[in-house]
Amino acid sequence: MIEVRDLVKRYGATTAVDHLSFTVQPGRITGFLGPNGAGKSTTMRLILGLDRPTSGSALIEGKPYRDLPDPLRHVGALLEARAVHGGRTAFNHLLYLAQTQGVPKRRVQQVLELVGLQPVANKRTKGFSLGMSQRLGIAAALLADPRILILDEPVNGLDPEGIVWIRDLMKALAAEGRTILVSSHLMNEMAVTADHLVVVGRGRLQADMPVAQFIAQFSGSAVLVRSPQLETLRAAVAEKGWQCTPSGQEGAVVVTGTTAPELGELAAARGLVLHELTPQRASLEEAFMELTREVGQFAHRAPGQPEPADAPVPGQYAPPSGQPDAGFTAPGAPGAGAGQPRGGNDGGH
Ligand SMILES: Nc1ncnc2c1ncn2[C@@H]1O[C@H](COP(=O)(O)OP(=O)(O)OP(=O)(O)O)[C@@H](O)[C@H]1O
Repeated sequence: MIEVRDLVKRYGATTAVDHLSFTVQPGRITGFLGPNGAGKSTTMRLILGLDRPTSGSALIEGKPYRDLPDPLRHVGALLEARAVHGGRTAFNHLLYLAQTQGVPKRRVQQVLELVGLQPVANKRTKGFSLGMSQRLGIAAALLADPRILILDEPVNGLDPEGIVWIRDLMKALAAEGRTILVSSHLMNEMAVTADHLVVVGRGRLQADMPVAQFIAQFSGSAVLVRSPQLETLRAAVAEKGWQCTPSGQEGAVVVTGTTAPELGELAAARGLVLHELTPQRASLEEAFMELTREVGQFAHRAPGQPEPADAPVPGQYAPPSGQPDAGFTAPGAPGAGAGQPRGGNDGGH
């Protein structure tokens, strides 16, 4: 278990983490969500003892990271996938890590197989795409078979197949009872990956709840409905006080303020024929943006401090820095060819 208690981190006038408290339970995937600059990476670094908190604490199995005996056997982390020695081969990079952690050499082969990098095991990592580097970073995180995994934007740079692969891998690891904290700025991706969500904005906690509850609370209030009796349906919807907005499709409107079951029941009660009734999941991403927009995109500055000149518009996402490695398919990778993402895949945008 990871426990973050009243955690604060200030960098000069910038408050990156602002009295943040949450716990990460074993046996499930906890998605750590927030727009760029929300404080996710800083929180992860604080949990991993790579930075000192201004105040508050971050505990792993009840202890600060630095007090854990043999910490790498407890916690595996992927922070900066590119932070590897480019002159080393993938195998040698992992072997070096294994030797420093007292991990047997055969485990290097095992994790290379697990992440599907065996065919390029003897290639220098400087030629690796971002997606291959992510796989190598995940292999390194898994090397000492830790019970806790902390992954910062692991889908960054992965192609759709790679995204499905990492999703399946995380689910399998959580099913083994491991504790998994995975950050993302993509709501739709987390909605299909995580069991539980911790949402931050400007370093502050915005939501801490099961994904199903988040979806029920923040989406589903819009429904696309298609009917050959659209005008009669519109009138019935107006009577209920729900709103009709154009759908951009002929014969269909988007109704807000209700759910698909309620709207279906209304149509049935009035004897109206429906050809389609679809909850609008896109509103989940919008709800997330709205939730985080309220507090702005940036860590807050002291009064009078200007925003950085190159800052993106608050409430909008800056795209992740990595490019999808469309060309790389890991032969034999677990989950390879497992089909299409189960909806909500943003492909890294
Ligand atoms: N070492 C540092 N020195 C100064 N400011 C920092 C430092 N690290 C982070 N920050 C600031 O703290 C805030 C939170 O950054 P952080 O990287 O933790 O956010 P994030 O949610 O991980 O964003 P992203 O998705 O872009 O990685 C940002 O305003 C960032 O500029």
